[in-house]
Amino acid sequence: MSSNANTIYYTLTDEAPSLATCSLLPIVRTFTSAANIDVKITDISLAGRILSGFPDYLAEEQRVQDGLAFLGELTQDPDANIIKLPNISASVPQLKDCIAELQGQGYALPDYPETPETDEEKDVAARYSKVLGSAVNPVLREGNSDRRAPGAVKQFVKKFPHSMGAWSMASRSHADYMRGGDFYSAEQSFTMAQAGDVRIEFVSPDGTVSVKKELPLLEGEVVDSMRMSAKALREFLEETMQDAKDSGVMWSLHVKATMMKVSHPIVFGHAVTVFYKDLFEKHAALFEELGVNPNNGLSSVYEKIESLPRSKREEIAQDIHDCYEHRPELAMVDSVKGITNLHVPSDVIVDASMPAMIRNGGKMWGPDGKPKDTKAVMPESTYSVLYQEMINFCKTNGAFDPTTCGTVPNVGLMAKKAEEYGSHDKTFEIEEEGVMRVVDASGNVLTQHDVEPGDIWRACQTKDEAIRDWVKLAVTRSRQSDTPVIFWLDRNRAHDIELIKKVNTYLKDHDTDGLDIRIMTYVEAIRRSMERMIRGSDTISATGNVLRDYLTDLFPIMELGTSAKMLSIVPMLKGGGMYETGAGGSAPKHVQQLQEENHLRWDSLGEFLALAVSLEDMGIKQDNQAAAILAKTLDTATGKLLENNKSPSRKVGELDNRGSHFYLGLYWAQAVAAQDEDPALAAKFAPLAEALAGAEEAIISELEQAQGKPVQEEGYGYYHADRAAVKRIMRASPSLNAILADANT
Ligand SMILES: NC(=O)C1=CN([C@@H]2O[C@H](COP(=O)(O)OP(=O)(O)OC[C@H]3O[C@@H](n4cnc5c(N)ncnc54)[C@H](OP(=O)(O)O)[C@@H]3O)[C@@H](O)[C@H]2O)C=CC1
Ligand SMILES: O=C(O)CCC(=O)C(=O)O
Ligand SMILES: [Mg+2]
Repeated sequence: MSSNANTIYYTLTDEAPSLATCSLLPIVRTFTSAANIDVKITDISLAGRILSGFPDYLAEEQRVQDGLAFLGELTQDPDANIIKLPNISASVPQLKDCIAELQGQGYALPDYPETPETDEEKDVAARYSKVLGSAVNPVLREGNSDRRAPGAVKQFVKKFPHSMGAWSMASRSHADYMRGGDFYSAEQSFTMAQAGDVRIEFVSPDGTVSVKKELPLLEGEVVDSMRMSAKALREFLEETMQDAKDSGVMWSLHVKATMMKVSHPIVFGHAVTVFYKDLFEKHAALFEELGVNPNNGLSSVYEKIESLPRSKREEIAQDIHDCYEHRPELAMVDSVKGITNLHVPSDVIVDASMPAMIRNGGKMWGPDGKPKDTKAVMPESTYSVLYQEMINFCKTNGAFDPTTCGTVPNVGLMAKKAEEYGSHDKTFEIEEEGVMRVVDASGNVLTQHDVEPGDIWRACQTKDEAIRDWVKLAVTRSRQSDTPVIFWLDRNRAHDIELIKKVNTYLKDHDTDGLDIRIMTYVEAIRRSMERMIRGSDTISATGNVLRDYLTDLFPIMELGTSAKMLSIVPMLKGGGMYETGAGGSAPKHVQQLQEENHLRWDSLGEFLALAVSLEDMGIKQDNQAAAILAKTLDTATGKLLENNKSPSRKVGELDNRGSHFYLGLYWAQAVAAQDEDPALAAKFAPLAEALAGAEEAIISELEQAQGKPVQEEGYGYYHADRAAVKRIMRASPSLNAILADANT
């Protein structure tokens, strides 16, 4: 047994989840201490990750532990028990904001070097690049993904369905994607027959070979390489803008610049320079001199022109305005503040943005604040086709009905930095014409692509061990839940052809008797899943990493209104467990509402569900009977919370996150007090149950009174908030605090 055996590592992240943690953890610890379980906080927030990367720039007392490195090591311990809340996967503008906030708090961090030249700048850039984008999940997810909607949650939705926007046959919304020149059309893939090294090389027209990267590969590892043509991409973007303008629909771009942190910001940058073509052409020399980077969105123009004289700034603002004259309307992130879809690359993230649009009857918000039909541009066709399929389905069948529809849980391949997760250091924006190729140690060419300047070339790796475990997890889930499983694999896609061979081989390792297991293309798979879903039947989707991400927002948002209500488990390859909370993100909009009206609508259901499985696992692995009881009673409490509709409301003045936590604590204490498996434990919690029930009115009233005014806490930072200030905000009921303090003495 390792020293971690009785510890749950609970992550401190960012934005709404970190606020919620401040209110929830004191309640949780009141319970776990009774089972001798220590709940330890590990800081993996964006600010924490930045600070831990620069100890040499900070005073002794400002230095912080590298929480991510610590947890990364912990994933290799069979006793690992981690509760992972969503964290910010930062775009460059977010990273810069966070650095500025920390500098303002007295941390002498270096500025983010956009074009590093000196050795020192290169070192700083390398350290910041470790924090950029999806930098946490690939490190911690040392296992594949199991995400589903528990029965109690589906029951809740049947009783309290969320609203769904109506779909009309006449809707003009659609997905648009490249018909050639994209990654899909150029993908090549191979499987290593035995372990060995390969090289990624660039060959220039005169035959000079430069090695871009050397990769040591394991036996059975699948390697893909692919190219997106910049020319084809720009032509495609131009066409979509023309088409949207001519047909009078709004234009929107949906990429995942955070998870695909190297390739998608480049795609985003092309969209910015095509949309604002006249602006970028007219001011090319000036923008170059100022260091405007379109990959960071139009916000980069606004940021860099700040140093210019007013007349020049006004001229540029007018030029931006003129661009709108002959372009389609742009979907807005905030129409009141004039923030468009092209402002920063992290505001519209495809996994959440496309489902939100489909749930909303295919509409996004226009510059006038009104919902409108939109052309949803997702250049890479590999995955975009499934959104078009769902849009067509909704046009024909109407919106999904949450009270009758089935569910589509997901088993996703992501362990060992599978697929796009591991692609960042193997993604290149091509500088000159030539050939990109992958060669083995004997010089055999395994894949090759002709490339032109600006093209994006990338390679992905997927380890055999991860694929084998994924197949096992899919079969296990199918058996345990008696649900058919579809492997979403496209027999026309190079990477998937390699995977299909492996799936067929590894399925033979398992007893699949009586199970319904199919392999289908994405379009076939989504159609079958949706047809079954509207008839109330469930279908497991077993998918690769990107589809995992996309589908675990897409289906939950239709079925449950939000992916926050999902149970999300990562059974680690080494035997430990990570329990993620929901499948959604860190909800920046919720923080804005808290700041403006002191109401936090974050739903911690994901945390409740994760904690229950974490405790259940602790009960089994460590033979901790009290933990097992806490797990069961927590499930009972969560069920009751859903039954009584004590989830946070969206409206100020009504129950919010803090009030919802109180009810969880009350119901949990009552459930522990009511069980008879462990009378001593029941007796221990009876007084707490009584005290909480007795103080219900006072606590709810105190929490209600805290709401309604803007939060004006001294030291309240966005990325690096003073924990004492957060505590004053999030623990706003003196009565509840007193009862918890009493229970813990
Ligand atoms: N696992 C992880 O660590 C993940 C991190 N992220 C990161 O989160 C950030 C924001 O991403 P974004 O794409 O805007 O997605 P979010 O999921 O944060 O936000 C989309 C919307 O989903 C709803 N939502 C999400 N979680 C909850 C919850 N617990 N309770 C109630 N509603 C919820 C909210 O809708 P409404 O406004 O209607 O209330 C919210 O505005 C980014 O930095 C992203 O990289 C994203 C996904 C996963
Ligand atoms: O790692 C990220 O950036 C986001 C991950 C995500 O959205 C998910 O796993 O659903
Ligand atoms: Mg996601």
